[in-house]
Amino acid sequence: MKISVIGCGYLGAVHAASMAELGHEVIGIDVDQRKIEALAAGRAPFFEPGLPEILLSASASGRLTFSTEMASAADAQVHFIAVGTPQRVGSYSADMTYVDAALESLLPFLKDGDLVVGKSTVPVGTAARLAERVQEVAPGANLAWNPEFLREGFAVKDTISPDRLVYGVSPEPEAAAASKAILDEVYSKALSEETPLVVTDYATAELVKVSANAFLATKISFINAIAEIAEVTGANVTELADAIGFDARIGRRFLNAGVGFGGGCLPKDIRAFGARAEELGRGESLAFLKEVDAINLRRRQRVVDLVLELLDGQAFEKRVAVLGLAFKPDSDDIRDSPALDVAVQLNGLGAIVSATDPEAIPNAHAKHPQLHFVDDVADAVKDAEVVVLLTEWKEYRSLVPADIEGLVAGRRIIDGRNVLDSTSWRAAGWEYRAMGRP
Ligand SMILES: NC(=O)C1=CN([C@@H]2O[C@H](COP(=O)(O)OP(=O)(O)OC[C@H]3O[C@@H](n4cnc5c(N)ncnc54)[C@H](O)[C@@H]3O)[C@@H](O)[C@H]2O)C=CC1
Ligand SMILES: O=C(O)[C@H]1O[C@H](OP(=O)(O)OP(=O)(O)OC[C@H]2O[C@@H](n3ccc(=O)[nH]c3=O)[C@H](O)[C@@H]2O)[C@H](O)[C@@H](O)[C@@H]1O
Repeated sequence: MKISVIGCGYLGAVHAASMAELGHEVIGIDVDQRKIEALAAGRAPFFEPGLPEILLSASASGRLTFSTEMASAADAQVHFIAVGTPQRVGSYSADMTYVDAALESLLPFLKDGDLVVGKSTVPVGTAARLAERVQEVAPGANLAWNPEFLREGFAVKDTISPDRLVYGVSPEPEAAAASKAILDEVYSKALSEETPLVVTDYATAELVKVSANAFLATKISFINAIAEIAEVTGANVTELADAIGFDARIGRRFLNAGVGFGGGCLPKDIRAFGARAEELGRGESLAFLKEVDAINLRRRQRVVDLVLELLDGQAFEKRVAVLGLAFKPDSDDIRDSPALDVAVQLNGLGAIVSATDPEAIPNAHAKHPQLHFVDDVADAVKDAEVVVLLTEWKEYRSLVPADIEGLVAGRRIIDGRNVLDSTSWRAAGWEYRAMGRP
């Protein structure tokens, strides 16, 4: 199929390359000239395992091209909208200006039989509103909503082999059938592998996406709330999570207590969902998401408090090593990153912060040039009074005291992701603190 992907960020670039890898002819479109230049040269503009390989192979096949011109979408029959929906400045609601602008610039190029497919995460009601615009300007075209569930770090695999597909289609039966037939062709490989498919209305498809993220955020904040109780009782939240996780109704995944969730999606999505509920007169239904958010943000403060505790209340002019800046491992994404937030707060308290990360330093430096970034763990921990592990990259998870004890000024470590072996650190004479476990 001929496909356009409008918006080539973390979601769109992977979607475009993956669709080409699956055999479709794809044009990726973005307003960001530098991003398009990099992609057109076969370079991934961000760190995502597996993306460089499929970008190169798809580009070499001739099936994947990139452009800043919306006119290049004119030949395609399916148009994925994958632009950002960030938190609006000064509000919790989603900023819809990019989605609206993308659709408006696409409308003049739509033909009979085309399908516009929303992928961005949007407030419920958006698809119906955009479908009306499509009907006004290009009545022979249709619109569907096809939310995306990929995780950064696993984005290529999640796109090529998703764990489920959701199509939100028009209430008009003929349009619904035409939209489903086109999407079935786009996703023929996944469907042939028995990927579960839910075909539903627009509102349900939109709500599936934000409900999934709200549930995941709630699960993390649930275990972090229990971590707070563990901290005042001496209990061990990791053992507790293992124990409750054996109950298949609960499950162990997403029960890792620590410095909390961040990224370009969970934080802004729970806020936008709450804001939309308020617009719909149902604010009380999602009021608990404010608590989910508050618990999450308290965990960042907890790490800062632990640093102060280990430094007898005074961070000023003390050297602190921060290991990890990305919001999670295997990503260079620093959007609402708990790790970066903690580094910034410590810097604000006058600590001399040396921060490192395997991939996220350029992004972190661009946003917070006031921080001091170093290339590796050895540089970061040199003369540090406290070492703080905040993103559980593989190389940080495997740290042992012998790796760094000759370098630091004080044997104090905070395990912000509960990934180190407390026994061996304590045995080597370190003051070890974790998040909700002794
Ligand atoms: N990042 C992720 O893992 C996932 C993101 N999502 C959702 O996908 C959407 C996009 O997210 P990201 O890719 O992370 O954002 P991003 O900020 O990395 O990418 C958005 C891209 O859209 C481009 N853009 C903005 N206006 C445009 C226009 N009028 N025409 C063409 N391009 C335009 C921007 O230049 C940027 O490259 C959001 O709604 C997000 O919630 C959904 C699932 C996973
Ligand atoms: O809508 C989106 O953009 C995506 O948001 C999340 O994916 P992602 O943000 O890539 O990362 P996750 O793996 O969900 O992690 C989110 C945050 O939660 C934290 N986390 C995760 C799991 C856990 O047990 N504890 C925990 O603190 C991570 O460190 C990270 O900061 C969802 O998992 C995806 O399904 C969804 O498509």
